[in-house]
Amino acid sequence: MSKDELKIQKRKNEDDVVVDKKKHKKDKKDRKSKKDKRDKKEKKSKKHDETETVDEATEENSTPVSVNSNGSYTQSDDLTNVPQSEIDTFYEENEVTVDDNGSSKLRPLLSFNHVKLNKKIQDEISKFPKPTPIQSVSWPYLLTGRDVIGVAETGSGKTFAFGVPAINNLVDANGQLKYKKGIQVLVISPTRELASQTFDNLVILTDKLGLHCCCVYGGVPKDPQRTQLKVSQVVVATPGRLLDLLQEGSVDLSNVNYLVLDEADRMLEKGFEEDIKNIIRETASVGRQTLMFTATWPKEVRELASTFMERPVKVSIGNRDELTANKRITQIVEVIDPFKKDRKLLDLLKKYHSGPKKDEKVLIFALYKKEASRVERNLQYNGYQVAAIHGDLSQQQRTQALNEFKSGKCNLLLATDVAARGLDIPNVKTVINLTFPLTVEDYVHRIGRTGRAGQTGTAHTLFTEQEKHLAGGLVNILNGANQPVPEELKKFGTHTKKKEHSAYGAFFKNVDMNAKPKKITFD
Ligand SMILES: Nc1ncnc2c1ncn2[C@@H]1O[C@H](COP(=O)(O)OP(=O)(O)OP(=O)(O)O)[C@@H](O)[C@H]1O
Repeated sequence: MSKDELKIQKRKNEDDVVVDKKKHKKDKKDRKSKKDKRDKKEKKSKKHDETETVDEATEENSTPVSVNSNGSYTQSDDLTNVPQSEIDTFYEENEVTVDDNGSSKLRPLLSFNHVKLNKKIQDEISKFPKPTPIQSVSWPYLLTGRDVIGVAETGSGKTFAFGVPAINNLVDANGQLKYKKGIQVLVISPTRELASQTFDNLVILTDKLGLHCCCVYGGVPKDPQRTQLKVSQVVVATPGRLLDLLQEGSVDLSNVNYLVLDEADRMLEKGFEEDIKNIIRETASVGRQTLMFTATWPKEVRELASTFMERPVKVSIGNRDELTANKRITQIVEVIDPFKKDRKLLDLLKKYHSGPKKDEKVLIFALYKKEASRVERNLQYNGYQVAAIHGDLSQQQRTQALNEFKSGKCNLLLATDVAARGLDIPNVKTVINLTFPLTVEDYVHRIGRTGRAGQTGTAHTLFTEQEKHLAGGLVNILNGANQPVPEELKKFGTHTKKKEHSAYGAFFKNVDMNAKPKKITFD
């Protein structure tokens, strides 16, 4: 693009921003009036029910009562008796930050005995030695009924962090369903595979309590899903199929009062944003508890997130304001000529997937499905048995590939970013990034398929000049995890390029939405 063309393109984008500014203002106004209405309604309903009054307790040891109809949390005596020094050590060791929006600070649970959950849930979860830090810190808030943003590294137990309170809140002290009507918990996931995995985790808990959980995603017949939706209290769904079923009137979300956006930053990106708004509109607007969980929480999505939440508590484990990777993963980055990648991949497989390591699980990421298909053929030609997951395959093929990789029937998986987030595959020893992803956030999620639940792992990344605009971000991640930074990578410059906006591309800039639009003249 010539300099002049670039200027015109920039102006065009600024024009778009101006137009969008007006839309944004209108949206903001609509949201505000909706929020005011909601507040009024809420105040009214709170007057009617004294038990739902917020107790603005401010002391760390105080016992708050419920914030909305979901909550019923009382701090146990055991937890009250823990010396403050132990709590402080826990916060420090796990780099915990709690931004509680000016309300009560609740103590983290240092053991499963520090909280009284439904007995059957407690028994199930006690198979683990103790809560992970994100579970320790977020559960008291979630059991109280608060909106929570939970940000913690990949593989740190976020599914049960939002899942255990979700199911526990559904039943009373005797294990009886509190509210009889319809779907009350909705978890939205970006991919079919992740939705299915989350379902597998939650259904263990709902089965124990005699409740129903179902999973709704595309690429498979709708009829069984329609039937399941009629009897389920808990639903895990991908946005596309859920909207489809909403539009045809097969699902009623008006009783949903516990809503989770898993991989929340992904769900709030352009592309998903409209779907998410349309889904949330259908859920209970009064007293709904809204949760956002993720390992990466870029600034770009935070404002939008706040429009769906009421005074959320933000819980971060590790320094999550900066983009950081799981520190138990050894990260190796090699800068290479793009034409040498195929040869290099075969060398890497010799290193990580042959001899004594031939049964170790290796996950290879390509960027596009065409690339994935080509590399799959190339690996097969070279004698490797490889499973593949990408958008060109049928859902049945995708599910089969993932199952074979999980079970160890096939220990080599080639995937696009459809497998980058959330998938919890046991014992993945190595992640190879054959082509670098589009964002550094995706890099953190991809490599997070190894080193899960306290284990270690290796991520080997091939980086080419084509991705040099992401070099600065990658250097920061490597430095943040005390990993070596290759000299060739530094040569690309360490300045961090702003994340590209999905609509305005590299020309995106944060604009003051209240400033008057400038008149743009072309010379
Ligand atoms: N308290 C616990 N102690 C030990 N392991 C746990 C605990 N809770 C959950 N796990 C296990 O940790 C693994 C990772 O959990 P999970 O998939 O929820 O991670 P995540 O934080 O959601 O990761 P990602 O960011 O990649 O989505 C799972 O195998 C899960 O069973």
